[in-house]
Amino acid sequence: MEKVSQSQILKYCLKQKIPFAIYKLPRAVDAVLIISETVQKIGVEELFMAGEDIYVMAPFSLLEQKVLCLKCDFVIEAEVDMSVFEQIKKIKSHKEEVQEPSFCTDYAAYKNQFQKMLTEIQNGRISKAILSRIKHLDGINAEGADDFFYELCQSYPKAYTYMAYTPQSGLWTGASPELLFKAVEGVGTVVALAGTKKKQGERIAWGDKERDEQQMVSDFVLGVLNKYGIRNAVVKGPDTVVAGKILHLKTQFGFGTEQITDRLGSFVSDLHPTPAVCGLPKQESMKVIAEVELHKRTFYAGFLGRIRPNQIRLYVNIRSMKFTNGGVDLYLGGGITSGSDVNNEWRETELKAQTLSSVIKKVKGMRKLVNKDADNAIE
Ligand SMILES: C=C(O[C@H]1C=CC=C(C(=O)O)[C@@H]1O)C(=O)O
Repeated sequence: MEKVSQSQILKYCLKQKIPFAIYKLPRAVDAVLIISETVQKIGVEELFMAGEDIYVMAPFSLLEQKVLCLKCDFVIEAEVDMSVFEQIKKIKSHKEEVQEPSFCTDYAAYKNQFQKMLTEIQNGRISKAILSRIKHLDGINAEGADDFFYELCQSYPKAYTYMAYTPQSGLWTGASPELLFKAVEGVGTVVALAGTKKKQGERIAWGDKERDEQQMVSDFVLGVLNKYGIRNAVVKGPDTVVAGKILHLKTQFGFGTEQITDRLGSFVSDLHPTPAVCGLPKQESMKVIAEVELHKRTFYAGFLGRIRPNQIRLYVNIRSMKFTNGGVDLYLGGGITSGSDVNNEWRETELKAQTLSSVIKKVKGMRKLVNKDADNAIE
C-alpha cells in the first residue's frame, strides 16, 4: 500500500489548518506528529485525570486562560498508509479564532519597563521578575513552516523542539532548553534553569548575579517539593548546560512520584510558572509582570507536552515564537534582579532571539524581506 510521510502530513495540516502538535524530545532521533479532531479548553486539575493520551499547551497565566488539550487521535512517527491519510483528510479545518495584531517592544519601551521592575525590586515588593519583550520579524513565508520545524530539530538536537497549531492559539514553534516536569515509570524530574551567558571559548566564569538568579529557582523548586512531602530528592548541579550558542546554569531534582500521583494537577500548578519565567514571590511578580509588560504573554512561558497514563513530559515554552500575519513574533525574556543592567539584559534577549532567527535564515525562501534592525539598536 502507498505510504505517506510525516513531513507530507505536517505540510497538509499547516495548509488546511488542522489542529496538530509535532515535537521531538531532547536527543531523540525522530519527531512525533499528533493530530487532533478537536481542541478542548480544560483546567489544569483535569489534565491528569483523563487517563488518555493527550498533548497540552498551557498559557503563562492559568488564571487568565485555560489549557488547550489535543487528543492524540492520530500519532505519526514516520509514515502511514494512504488509508490513514484519507481519514486525516476528513478532519475539518479550524481557522485561527482571533488573530491578534503583531507587537514589537522597542528599546525605549523595554528600558522603561526594566526601570519599573527594578524599582519594584529595590523597594522590596519582589526579589526577582522576568521581563519579556517581543521582537517582530516581518516578511516571513509561513508556507516554509514545516521545513523550519525539521531544520529546528537538526539545529538543536538537545532541545525540546515543537510546533503546534490550534484555532485558539494560532501557530507556535520553539526550541526549549527547559523541562518543567517529567514523570516516567514512577520517577519524577524537575529542573531549575537560569543564568545566561554567551558561549565563548572553554572557560566559564559565572558571576554572583547569575548564581543568585539560578539559586532562587532552585530554592523555589525545593519549596514546592517540600510542600508535597518530597524531602529526599536527588539533587544534581548546578551545572553549566549548553543551549545552542547560550550557556545556562541548571540543577536537576529527581524523586519518586508516589507522593504526588493523585495530586499532579495541584503539583504542576504550584510549580508553574517557576521563577525562571515569572519571579519571586510568585503571585506578586505575576502582578508586576502584568502591570509592566505591554503585551500579553499568552502561551510564551507557559508549558507544553504530552501526557500519557505512565509518562508525563512537560517543557517550558521559551525560545519560542508565534506566526502572525506575514511575520513572526519572537518572545524573549530574561531574569531581572537587583544586580541587573538594562543594556546587558537587552543584549541577552537579542542573543536569545538568534536561537530561532538563525534557523529562519537557514530555511530557503522563508524570509521574504530583510528586517530593518532599527528597533534593536541600543541608545
Ligand atoms: C525566560 C527565558 O529564559 C529563562 C531560562 C533560562 C535563563 C533565563 C535567564 O537567564 O534569564 C531565564 O530565566 C527566555 O528565554 O525567554
